[in-house]
Amino acid sequence: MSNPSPVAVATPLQQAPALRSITFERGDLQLDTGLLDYVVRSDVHTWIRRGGGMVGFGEAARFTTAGPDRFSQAQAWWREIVAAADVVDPVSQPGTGLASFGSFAFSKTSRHLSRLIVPRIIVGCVEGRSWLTYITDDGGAELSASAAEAELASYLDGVEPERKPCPADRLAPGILTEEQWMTAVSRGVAHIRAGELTKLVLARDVVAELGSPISTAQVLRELAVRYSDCWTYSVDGLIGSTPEMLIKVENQTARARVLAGTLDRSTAPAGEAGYAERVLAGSEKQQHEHEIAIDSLTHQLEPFTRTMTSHSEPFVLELPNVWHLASDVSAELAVDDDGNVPSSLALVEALHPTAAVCGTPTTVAGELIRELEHLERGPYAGPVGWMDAKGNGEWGIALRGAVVETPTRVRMYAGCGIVEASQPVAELAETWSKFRPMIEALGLRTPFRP
Ligand SMILES: C=C(O[C@H]1C=CC=C(C(=O)O)[C@@H]1O)C(=O)O
Repeated sequence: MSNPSPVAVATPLQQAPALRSITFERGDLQLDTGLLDYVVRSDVHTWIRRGGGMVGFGEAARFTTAGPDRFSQAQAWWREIVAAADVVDPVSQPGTGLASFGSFAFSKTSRHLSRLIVPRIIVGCVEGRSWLTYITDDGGAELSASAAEAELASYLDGVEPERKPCPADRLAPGILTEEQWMTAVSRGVAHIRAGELTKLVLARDVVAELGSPISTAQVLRELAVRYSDCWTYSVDGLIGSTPEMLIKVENQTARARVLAGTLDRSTAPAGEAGYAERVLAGSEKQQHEHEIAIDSLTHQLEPFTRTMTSHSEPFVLELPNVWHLASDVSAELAVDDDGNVPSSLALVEALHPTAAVCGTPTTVAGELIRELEHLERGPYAGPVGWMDAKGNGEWGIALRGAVVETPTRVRMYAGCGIVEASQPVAELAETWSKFRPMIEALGLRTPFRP
């Protein structure tokens, strides 16, 4: 498996190979396991929610880049790939035909390589109906259902063994100690009080040092089962299960799920009805944090839309580890003079970074993140997802995840929206609640927090 953090240098546009692809309808998948039956190896690419989504194997083409133009360069490359491709897609629905998985660095100054990867095989599934896409750069390859099934079978051979927790497994501090990170939060609050910005998202890392090699596939399956309402992603060693949808484009409709405002479930009193409503939805501080995030998304999306709707009040989203204040946004995209709507990646470029992962105003928050975090976020909090040849796609924000740096070293990331009323100790505890999905999926225990 290649790791996602090689040193990045902005690359000239890499040559787009001429690809051929064919897509076949397939039978219904197992209702209870869905695509999880295909998550059997570490180098699998995934985008899974409630058993559906897409799983990719192998690599037919790859584009990597870094810097402020990473999104537009990736779009230009994808356009070339699509223009040169010979695509047979009788199924013709979002995700079928030629498609790529992608992950982008959070920051325009990051050395981390953003990437689009076109797999050789994609198994997709929406509402139980599945398809198989076979992609090749071999002009002479036989593009038949049996050749596609044989190619898929070759990837399903040699299932990765499961890993058991071992005594040597441990959690090590990241770049900053807890105390240093809380000092950074206090400094952030001081900048907010001074009126330089209204919201700042500060993140930190912790490292899982494993006594035996990770089974990435096992971790992904655990995340996908436990966090079935989230989107479980895996792209080149970036793994996790995000509850936040930056943008989903399906033909002319765009949707987003904006989150901001968090309440830990592990410290909630047992059986108190209405606790999350009272403590989370009833909190002025959390509502303020959420309002900033939803305003930033709708403001950036609005120029691309004909109509847009969102809840007038956020709802409480319940996940196994936390409750969030959440707002779903739905928009009809504006059609240009040629009859086209913007691609999902064009919208990603316009929307990223939202106030849910950066702050408001964006530029001030971005500078403070660099100054206070001391963290190379890499792909954490960047867009992760997939896109098809028509520009449909789903791009989540890479949260509640980790980078597999080596088979025994996994770096996890978590951040918090800081507003004027934020308290460093509470924010630190919140980061632990956000690390928990990964920590538990790795078979480790979250350190005790008061
Ligand atoms: C930055 C993260 O979460 C964001 C998304 C939802 C709620 C958030 C919050 O309440 O602070 C954060 O804005 C993270 O999980 O690392």
